[in-house]
Parts: sequence; structure tokens; C-alpha cells
Amino acid sequence: MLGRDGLRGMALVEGMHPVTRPVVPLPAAGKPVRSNGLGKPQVQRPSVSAATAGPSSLGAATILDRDTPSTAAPSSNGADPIDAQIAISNQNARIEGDNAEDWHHNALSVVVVGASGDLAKKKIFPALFAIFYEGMMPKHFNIYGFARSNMSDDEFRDLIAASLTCRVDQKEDCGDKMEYFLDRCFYQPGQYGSEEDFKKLSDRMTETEQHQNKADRVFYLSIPPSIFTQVAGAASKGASSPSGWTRVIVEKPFGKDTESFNKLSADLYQHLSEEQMYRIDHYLGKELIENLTVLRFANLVFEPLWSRQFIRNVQVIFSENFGTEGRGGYFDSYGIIRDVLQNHLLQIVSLFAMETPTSLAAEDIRDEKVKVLRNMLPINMDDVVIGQYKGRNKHGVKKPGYLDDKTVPAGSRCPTFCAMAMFINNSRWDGVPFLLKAGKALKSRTAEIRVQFRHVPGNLYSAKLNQDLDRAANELVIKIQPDEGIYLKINNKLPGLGLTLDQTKLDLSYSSRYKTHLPDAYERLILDVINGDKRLFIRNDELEAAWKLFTPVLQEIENREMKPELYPYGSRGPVGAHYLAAKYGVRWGDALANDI
Ligand SMILES: NC(=O)C1=CN([C@@H]2O[C@H](COP(=O)(O)OP(=O)(O)OC[C@H]3O[C@@H](n4cnc5c(N)ncnc54)[C@H](OP(=O)(O)O)[C@@H]3O)[C@@H](O)[C@H]2O)C=CC1
Ligand SMILES: O=C1O[C@H](COP(=O)(O)O)[C@@H](O)[C@H](O)[C@H]1O
Repeated sequence: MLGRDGLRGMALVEGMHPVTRPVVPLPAAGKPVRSNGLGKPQVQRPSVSAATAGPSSLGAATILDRDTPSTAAPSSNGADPIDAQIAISNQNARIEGDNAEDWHHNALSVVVVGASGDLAKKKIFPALFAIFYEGMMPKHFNIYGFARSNMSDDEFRDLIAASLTCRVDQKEDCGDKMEYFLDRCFYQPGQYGSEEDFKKLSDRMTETEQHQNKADRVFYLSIPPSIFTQVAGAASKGASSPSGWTRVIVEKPFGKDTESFNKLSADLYQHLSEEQMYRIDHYLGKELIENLTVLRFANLVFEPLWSRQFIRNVQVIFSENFGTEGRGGYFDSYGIIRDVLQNHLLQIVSLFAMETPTSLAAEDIRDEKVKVLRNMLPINMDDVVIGQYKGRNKHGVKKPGYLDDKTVPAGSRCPTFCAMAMFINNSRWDGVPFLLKAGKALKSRTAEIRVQFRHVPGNLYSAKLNQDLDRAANELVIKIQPDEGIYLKINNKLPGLGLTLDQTKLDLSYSSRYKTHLPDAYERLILDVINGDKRLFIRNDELEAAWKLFTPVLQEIENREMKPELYPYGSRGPVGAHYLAAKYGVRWGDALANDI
């Protein structure tokens, strides 16, 4: 068992080595000032019309002048005013401070274990490149791939290059930057359980780290969960940093139920300390999820409404317009509940429903989130609807059913859709249904939070609303993807001489307000690991509480071999989901005909 020193053989205790954002050349006037309450230093820039400046992420504290829409005429230097403000805000994420010199001089090695895999290619390498592209990587960085497949460094670079894109608009030196980045990428083949092979990797890393005082190392375990523990063991013994910190990103799934989670957790603790582990849930890295706490806690108009007194129900909806084609093998042993609800949607609920944290520090936020999970009532099986998609042939276009996938066992009852109602048993949320819904092969790809408010009591205009009052109630929609935005449905008078009410929306569409590229969730999260910021990562006790809620449901479904309700590929999902909502007097907001 390890002590506080983290990985076996680590010379330094995680946390003894304070971390700052990388140094990037700043305008001459930018100068470091003292840290904010998060223990992070800030940079003061004269051009920010800000009360405070601070890091990005949940702790973002830079307040920008929002009077000028992005469509406004360019400023005198030709730059769009909001673009300019965003650029400054981004620069503020690259914090400098007392330890900036350390950061500047330390080497950083990022090892992607499972480098030949799907996630690595699709998300991790592009994210690492984007971080570098944005000038957020420490100066002395190197990237290492590790997997069993045999590859030379050059073949590895070709593999990575194929998935890198110059997504960051209007920058001209992308090609050069890509070359520079690829030159710093290396590949080490090896067996996952072999300490010797990780030592070989470590020796190669030492070569690129040797000119720096200290070397910090990040290991991203982008591998199947069945080998998490052996990799953690071999890597910690063979390749921990001898001089700096060592952090390990662990991908989901974190177990399949309470028992397997406890085992995985205990096994990982044999090799890694809690402090070193960054359990990733990429939904927490999405722009609108990060904004959730800002919306609620930085606006007087929302927080007072955030309770059973005003909110009738909350819906967290995830849908994809494609099936599990090609991933059926993995999916069939997990199903949609483990794949999406137990992690992504439940994390959103806990962040949404938590009490005001003492501060924006990671532990304060996670303390509040875990309380929500522990306060949840056991899920009632009558509040669970499961479905599985079947093939569809519409207008000559054939779509396969889940069971048509060759990698799916014949007759599988694995749910590809689930809707459920959950309740938080505390004074804020007592009796408010939290309706969660996730499905594959549905009508559209979307992820959103819908907050349906109560109707106006004694509404003077009830006769004018022409429908039931609940339908005319306000609804706040946080659109996580696509078309990121926030809108509030309100009742408004139609202009003119008559007195007719119109349901319309106050609309903050990100694409019209901010002409900036939204960073991918993995970019933000990997950068947070480099910066030692755990606010957007899951703590062990959160998972423990999550599995406590979901394990009985999964056991019921699996032991009773419950039959999922079939729904056609590309439809709105099983009808049962609508009955579930109706049971609580609610309509799914995404299914409303009047979803303006
Ligand atoms: N892909 C995705 O979209 C997402 C993935 N994840 C999680 O990320 C992790 C990686 O996912 P993904 O890249 O899709 O996984 P892959 O199945 O592509 O596996 C990654 C690499 O691991 C090695 N590998 C695969 N199967 C085995 C095995 N049975 N034993 C030993 N090594 C194996 C292979 O490398 P080699 O043979 O070269 O050693 C492979 O390239 C998983 O934990 C997954 O659950 C999470 C969210 C989304
Ligand atoms: O974790 C997962 O997420 C993806 C959806 O992620 P998104 O960022 O594209 O919305 C999902 O397709 C996959 O099944 C699941 O494992």
C-alpha cells in the first residue's frame, strides 16, 4: 500500500510541488499578482474590463463587458470586441505566478497508454495538440504512446497526424506547429503488465527530460478497464517520475456495479494515491456544464429559484442519432445505464442540484456533489423504462437494429435506451422529479438540461394562455450540444393592438453571441490534469454513492432478464418513457410540439 507519496518510488509528494499554468509570452503590462481563493495565482491585465481575473474552468472570475454583441462593428484595431475579450480570458487561463519559473523549467511527459486505440486517436492526441496549439503546454513537453502494437516513432507520428486538425481558426502557422508537435511524439511498444517495458519507456522519457530540474509525468490510461490495475502497477513501479509529480488519468467505466467498483478501487489504491488519480467523465469538461455553476451562482435571478418552491421538474436528456454499430461488443456488456446514466447524467444532476459550495476549490465542490448523491432516494423500478432499438426501413433507407450488429450476442436484452425518475430527499428538492433519459439510435443527437418551472399562481392571464397553465410555465433550457446555448421560455404579448400571448424565448445562442471555437471537453480536462485542478474529476466517494443507487436497478434488470421495449431506429424512443413522465404530470421538453 502506498503512503502519501503516491506512486511507489516517487520522490515527491503530489501537492508539494505547486503547479501553475504554463507561461506564455504576455503583453508587457501583464504582471503576476497574488492568488485568488483557489490557491491559483492570477494575472492582471490592464485591458480587461474586469472586477477580477482568474483561471478559466469553474473558477472563472473574469467579468467581461457584455454590452457589445459579437456582431457589432469591429473595434478600432479591427478585432471583434467579444473575440478580443475571449482571447484575454483565455490568456488568463495561462496563469503565471510564484512558481511560473518551475513550470517553465520542468519537463512534462504525457504518456498515452493504449495509444493505438480508438479514444487515443479520436480524442486524446487531438486534444494534446490543441493544448499545445493554444500555447498552454509547458515549454518542455513530450508525448509518449505506449501499447502492444509494434510501431516506430515515425509510424506513430503518421497515426497521430491523421487525426490532428487545425481547428483553431485563422491561425496561419498550423503546419509548422504540427511538425513541431509531432517531433515531440515518441512511441514505446510494450506489454501492459510488464514493469520492464515501463522501465524502458521511463528510460526513453528520461532522455528527453534530462535537461530540466524536474520531470512531471501524466499517464492517460486509454485502455479497456480489465487491464487498468495491471497497468497502474507496472507503470507505477517502472515509470513513476523520479523527481516531479506523477498523475494518472483513469477512463470510465469505473466498474460495473458496487462490487466490481470496490474491487477496482481497492486494486488501484495498491498502486496509486487518491491524489494522483484523475477519474475522467468527459461530460464535466463540456463548456455548458462548466457554465452551469456560473449561471446559477453568479446570477441573482437564478439561484433563488433553484428549489422545489419554483421548480416542478428537471430533465437531463441525452440522445444520439446513431447506434452502437462497431462498438456492440463493448456496449453489450455495459448497456446505456452504465454507459451514460450512471456517469454523465448523474454527474450533471449532482452538479445541478448541489448546495452552494464553500468555495470553488475542488474538494468543496465535490463534497457538495456527493451529498446530493447520498441524499437520493433508492430508484423505484416502476420509475425505470428500458428500450432497445430495432431496424427501420424508411423511404428506402435501411437502418440496422441493435441485434443486427454481428458483435452483439443473439437475443441480447441489453438496453440501448433508458428513462428514469430520481428524487433527492432533502429540503431543497423534496418531491421534485429528476427525469433522466438516454438513448442510442434516436431521432436526433442532443444533450440538454431542461428546468421546468411551476406555473404562475393566480395567473392574471390564464384565460389568454389557451392551454394548461403548466404548459405555459417557464422553462430554462441548457443546451449542452449541439448548438450550445441557454434559453428561457417566457410568455410575451404579441405586438399589436390585440392582447394575445405568445410563448417565446430569451435566447443566448453561443454561435451568434461568441464567434469562437469551443474547446473539446478532453482539451479542458487534460489541461486541468496538467495544472493539478481536480474540480472536474470524480472522487471515489462519488462513484461509491453512484453505484449504490444504480446497482440494485441493474441487478433487477439483469437478474429478471427484463425485456426492453423495442423502438425503431431514428424514433423518439419507447412510448413507456412518455408514460413515465405523465405519471409525474410532466412532458418531456424535447418532445413538445411547441418547443420553440
Ligand atoms: N472510444 C470511446 O469513444 C470512448 C472510450 N472510453 C474508454 O476509454 C478507454 C479506451 O477506449 P478505446 O480507445 O475505445 O479502447 P480500444 O478498444 O480501442 O483499446 C485501446 C487499446 O488497448 C489495447 N487493447 C484492446 N483490447 C485489449 C485487451 N483485451 N487486452 C489488452 N489490450 C487491449 C489495444 O492496443 P494494443 O493491442 O496495441 O495494445 C487498443 O488499441 C476504455 O476504458 C473506454 O471505456 C470512454 C469514453 C468514450
Ligand atoms: O462516454 C460516452 O460518451 C459518448 C458520447 O459522448 P459525446 O461527447 O459525443 O456526446 C457515447 O457515444 C458513448 O457511448 C459513451 O461511452
